Amino acid sequence: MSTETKCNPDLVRERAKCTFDVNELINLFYGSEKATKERRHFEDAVLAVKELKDAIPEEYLSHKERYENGVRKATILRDVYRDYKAKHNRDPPPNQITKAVIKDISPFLLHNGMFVPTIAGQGTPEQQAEWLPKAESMQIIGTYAQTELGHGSFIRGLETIATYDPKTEEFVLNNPTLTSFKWWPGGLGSTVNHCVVVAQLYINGKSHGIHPFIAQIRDLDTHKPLPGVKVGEIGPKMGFQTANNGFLGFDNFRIPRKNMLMKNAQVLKDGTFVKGINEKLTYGTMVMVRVGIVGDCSFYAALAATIAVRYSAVRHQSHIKASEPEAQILDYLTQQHKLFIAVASSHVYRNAYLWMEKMYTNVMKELSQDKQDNLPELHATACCLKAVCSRDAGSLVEECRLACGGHGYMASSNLPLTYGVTIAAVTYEGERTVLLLQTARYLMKAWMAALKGKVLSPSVSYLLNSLKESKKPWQNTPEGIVKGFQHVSFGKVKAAYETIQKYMKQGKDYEDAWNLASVQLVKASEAHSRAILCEVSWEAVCSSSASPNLSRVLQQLAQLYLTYWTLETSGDLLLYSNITKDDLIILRDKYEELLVAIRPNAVGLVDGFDLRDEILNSTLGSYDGRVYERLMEEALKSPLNQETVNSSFHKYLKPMMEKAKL
Ligand SMILES: CCCCC/C=C\C/C=C\C/C=C\C/C=C\C/C=C\C=C\C(=O)SCCNC(=O)CCNC(=O)[C@H](O)C(C)(C)COP(=O)(O)OP(=O)(O)OC[C@H]1O[C@@H](n2cnc3c(N)ncnc32)[C@H](O)[C@@H]1OP(=O)(O)O
Ligand SMILES: Cc1cc2nc3c(=O)[nH]c(=O)nc-3n(C[C@H](O)[C@H](O)[C@H](O)COP(=O)(O)OP(=O)(O)OC[C@H]3O[C@@H](n4cnc5c(N)ncnc54)[C@H](O)[C@@H]3O)c2cc1C
Repeated sequence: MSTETKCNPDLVRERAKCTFDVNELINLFYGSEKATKERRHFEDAVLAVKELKDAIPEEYLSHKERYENGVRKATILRDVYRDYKAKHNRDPPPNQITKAVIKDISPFLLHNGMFVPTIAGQGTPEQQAEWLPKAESMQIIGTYAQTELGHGSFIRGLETIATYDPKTEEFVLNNPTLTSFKWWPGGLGSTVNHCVVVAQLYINGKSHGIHPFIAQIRDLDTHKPLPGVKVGEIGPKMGFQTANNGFLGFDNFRIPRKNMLMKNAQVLKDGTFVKGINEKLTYGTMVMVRVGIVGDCSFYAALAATIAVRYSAVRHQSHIKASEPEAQILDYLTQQHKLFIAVASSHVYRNAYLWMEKMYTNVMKELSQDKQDNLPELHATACCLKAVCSRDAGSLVEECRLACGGHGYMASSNLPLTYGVTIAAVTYEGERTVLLLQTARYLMKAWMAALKGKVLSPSVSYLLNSLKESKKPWQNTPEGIVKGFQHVSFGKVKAAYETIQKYMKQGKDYEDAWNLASVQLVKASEAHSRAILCEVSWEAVCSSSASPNLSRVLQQLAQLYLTYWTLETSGDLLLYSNITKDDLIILRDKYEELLVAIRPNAVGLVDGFDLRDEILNSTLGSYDGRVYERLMEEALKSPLNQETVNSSFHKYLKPMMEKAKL
């Protein structure tokens, strides 16, 4: 109540207009009332720690200071996590409070996000028993060192070498060329003392492919690189400034045999290599993180949308009607077109993430019983959804930033940093095109199976249906639109397949034909992703337990997503489905109606993401809408405003002006 009274009056009015219960939305989005309570409780505990508050905005710190401050806060945050676990006997609930603390990316991201999961997923029970307790309690700090200067996408081409020496029962790690140096791993620069190193295994001169090894690279007391280790930081980037990405090279660096993570493949004492049941299981951590990235995309879209929608409710500029006061910019339909798709997409990604999480958990369970049948589907789906959601989320964040006009360009809006972080996911954990081509391999196989009338996995079974059924008349309903996207994917998969066949008939071998068809293959994967996103999100909304008031708004959002993409890809739909020009005109009108229908609930919808001011970290997006006051308060923190006259006046400006008089 007290917050409401201090609020910008536009936001108060917006909240009064909302037609659904915001708390119900929050609980639905995060799973339950209990989940909301626990998450908020944990966030409160973190924010109560005074030492986690920054004295001045991070942007004013040097690269080095920023990193050091990041490490300082990451260690305090780590204590809060540990204390919570000790008190409650469980991990803290899923939350985004790291964003409020570190602002950019934690130097421990790779420790928690990939080092620990790789030991858990790739280690034998003995290896897990040895490394996990130390890693989970932070007695050791690690990263995932796979990418090299010369190779990131094509990991079979990695050049780091692990040669087995049966005499000493050790592996000898070497980076024989500049291009073989590890390059990018987060935390490697100055933070970690261990890493999972992905290297080519050689035994008796024979290559056995790439495998993960644990290497201690720094002394635990002095933190100095161990002899034979060359390690450092790679320098400033577009974002990820506090992630502490680094480089690493080994020179005859020895690690014991037991340091090869051997859940999948083993090297016995005498140097016998025992192949795993599927060498691609070595790539398991990447699959898990790709699933997680879809969830991250939901968060970043929600964050940007919250900032831009609240700002647009507070900001007034120009007139819709000359006789009326200056309009809230949120009342311009063009603004709604820019912003509501970000709100809708956040829900779509969230539902897609929950759906993928289930698929992931099922496949992991099956793998533990040596069943691999559904691994290709998981890999293909995680690849394309990660690729499409990350690119779309990046574009949505940028659109939100642009929608805030000049103030969106201020660092204090937090939109530039958010864009840098979001867009990085297009590249890390598998570059977008490369991942879409992985999905395309799967789609081509599915297509060939469909042609033979075989049963297909659930996510591609629509290919078979589309092949069997003759195209039905277009229906301007959500279900009809979902079908339409499936027809587009069907059409593109078929066209890409036929293009490969065409080139092969012209005498090209399969690989060249593949390359010549690869633009189409990528588009087929994108269309497949869109079909999944539309189907999964529409089904989630239809089966949700929301009250009628909330359900109506969630259906509007899901329909907005479907209609937006129908209009964006109308050319494809005209080519591959039975949609007509008249249907498109009806949908264009429907889209505009949806924007108008969502408008009164816009602020309620972003309040429903429940991102507190500390997480938003934005002058434009805070709950109370004190936009102009905050912009001025933040500007006054500039070091240049801490003095009336800067020394550069006496050093440079005055002499220049005086010279000019002569
Ligand atoms: C419940 C789960 C969710 C929980 C979430 C929890 C945590 C995560 C949360 C949030 C995430 C956020 C942050 C996490 C932390 C870190 C992110 C920040 C930093 C980033 C780190 C990195 O970037 S690490 C490095 C990542 N690198 C890559 O991704 C490299 C990309 N390249 C590849 O993956 C491969 O080289 C390749 C797939 C492109 C090609 O591989 P290759 O061996 O050459 O394959 P082939 O072409 O010979 O064969 C392909 C066949 O192999 C099958 N296949 C390939 N990969 C897999 C796989 N992973 N699983 C199963 N099968 C695979 C493929 O299908 C082909 O099969 P066919 O031959 O039958 O067609
Ligand atoms: C912020 C950030 C954090 C990272 N953190 C880590 C980390 O912690 N650990 C780690 O090991 N790595 C990390 N990486 C590295 C990351 O995983 C790789 O950069 C990524 O996998 C892409 O590989 P690449 O850089 O080799 O791109 P490249 O493969 O060189 O891509 C360049 C271009 O070539 C194209 N291309 C490449 N291969 C093909 C192909 N087969 N067909 C068609 N086109 C192709 C791509 O589409 C792209 O357009 C990080 C990267 C970033 C940006």
